[in-house]
Amino acid sequence: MEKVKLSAALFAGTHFDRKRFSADIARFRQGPSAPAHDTASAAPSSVPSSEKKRKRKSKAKAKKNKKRRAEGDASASDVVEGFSVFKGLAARKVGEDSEEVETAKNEDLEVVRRRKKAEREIERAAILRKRFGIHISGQNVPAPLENFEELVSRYRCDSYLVGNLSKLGFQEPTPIQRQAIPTLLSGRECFACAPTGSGKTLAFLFPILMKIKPGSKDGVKAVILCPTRELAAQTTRECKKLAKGRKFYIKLMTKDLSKSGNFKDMHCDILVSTPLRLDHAVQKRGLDLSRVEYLVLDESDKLFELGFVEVIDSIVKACSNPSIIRSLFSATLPDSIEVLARTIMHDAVRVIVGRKNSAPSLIKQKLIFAGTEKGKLIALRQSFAESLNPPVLIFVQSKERAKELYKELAFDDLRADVIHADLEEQQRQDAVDNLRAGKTWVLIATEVIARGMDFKGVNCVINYDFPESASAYIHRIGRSGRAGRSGEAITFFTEEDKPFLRNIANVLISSGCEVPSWIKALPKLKRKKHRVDRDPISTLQDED
Ligand SMILES: Nc1ncnc2c1ncn2[C@@H]1O[C@H](COP(=O)(O)OP(=O)(O)OP(=O)(O)O)[C@@H](O)[C@H]1O
Repeated sequence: MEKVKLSAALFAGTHFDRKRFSADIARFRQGPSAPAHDTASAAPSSVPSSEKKRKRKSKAKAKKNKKRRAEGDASASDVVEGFSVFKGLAARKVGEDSEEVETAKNEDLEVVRRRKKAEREIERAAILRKRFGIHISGQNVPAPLENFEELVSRYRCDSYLVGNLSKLGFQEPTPIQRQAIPTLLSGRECFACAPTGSGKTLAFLFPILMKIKPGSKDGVKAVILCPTRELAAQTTRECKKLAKGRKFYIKLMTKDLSKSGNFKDMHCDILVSTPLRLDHAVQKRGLDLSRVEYLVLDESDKLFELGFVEVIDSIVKACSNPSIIRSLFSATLPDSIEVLARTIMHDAVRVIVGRKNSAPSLIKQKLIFAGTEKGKLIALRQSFAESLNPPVLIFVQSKERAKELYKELAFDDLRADVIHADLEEQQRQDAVDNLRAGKTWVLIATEVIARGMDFKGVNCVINYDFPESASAYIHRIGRSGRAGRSGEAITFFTEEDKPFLRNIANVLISSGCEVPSWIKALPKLKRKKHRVDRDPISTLQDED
């Protein structure tokens, strides 16, 4: 019993398999040999003499003691033996335990190692984001790219695609590309807001080219929506350049295609379109968008403006693939539009580069008071006389005013051209191409080319007519100062424009440009849009 208690004490807290060691237990329970009978009680009954009796008695006692000692020794050795059995068991048990402890330790180490690695990656991502002014919100946002090579190592990108980047002279990803590309590649939907000219086009085209299979014959796999035809044409061209080396079917939705295309037989992987043309093709020509895997709304805030929103809604519904990945890109993202857009997005990551709704700091912005409409024309001629650094873009608020100003400048031998919505598609494209080719020095334009158009070399943008909103201002002046180049933006204002100056001045201030203190002191306007009825542009009548 004593020994069982000992074993209990020895193995307290450990499990002892009684079944497995039953033989050992039985042996242990048997204990020492049965106690010897009392030799004294077996003494002969005859009565010896007293001396003899005493001697016999002491001899028996000694014998008894010897026997007792022997019994005691036997019992002690049995305890030792029993103990050694348990010691063996304990040793075996401890051996198993230490193996388990070792395994547990290794597992723990692995967990710790993984946790430390994840922490290092989070830290690295945070450092990169801070360095490049990237702000994100959303759960489990993938780390930004350190370089384009990571597209191969992290995402197994085909080398032809990365090769095309270097052929195009793109050595490093821009901040929006660093964060938006991994986000889309991880299958996440995305709102992206980054300054004009910061490479948003590549940020949405690249994941599409990486993820969809070229040469698909079972329907459109990616749709890119742009607010204007010129931008759709430009995006198609950029997409083709980037896809060089693979047989992707990349199509621009032209007027003819939209009106009379045979979409059942059309091979198309990537379709670039304006909303109305695409919706027409879907509703009237049976274009099937149910297999679209990527839907991009470029210049998304413009696409969500009144007039487009219902068409966008209809296109979003037609792109019915449940695993579609939608993304929204723009240089401006008003909160109201973001709220509206979120209704169609699922678990979207929000990526903002720099300050939301701001202009690139490389553009030198100036506000010039021209007093009246006539004053503007004088100021324009004066600035051309002082220094004309072509190519120059001049924005006006309507096609009528574009025509009027063109008439004025045509006399000035400035190699001027004009672009507005009344021109034929080909005339519009020619106007853009001539500016790019350097054949035109000055292009007078309405809002049709204010968004997204990439004229790398535009040195100066002149807002002849005050822009109708801060967003319009940001997009117009963003035609210069692209891809890291510097640029200049001059904005004329008249008495009528003064109340709205403050909104534009805020953009100048946030880009670090000087603003006179009296403009800063103007009251804030709740109204976001400003459109003035202006006198016609003409000095000719005065001179007659
Ligand atoms: N990684 C890069 N390195 C150098 N240049 C680049 C890179 N990515 C894009 N570019 C170039 O930068 C210019 C501007 O790119 P893009 O037109 O995509 O700008 P954006 O951000 O869409 O501007 P916007 O808001 O006006 O539409 C283009 O000429 C493009 O070729």
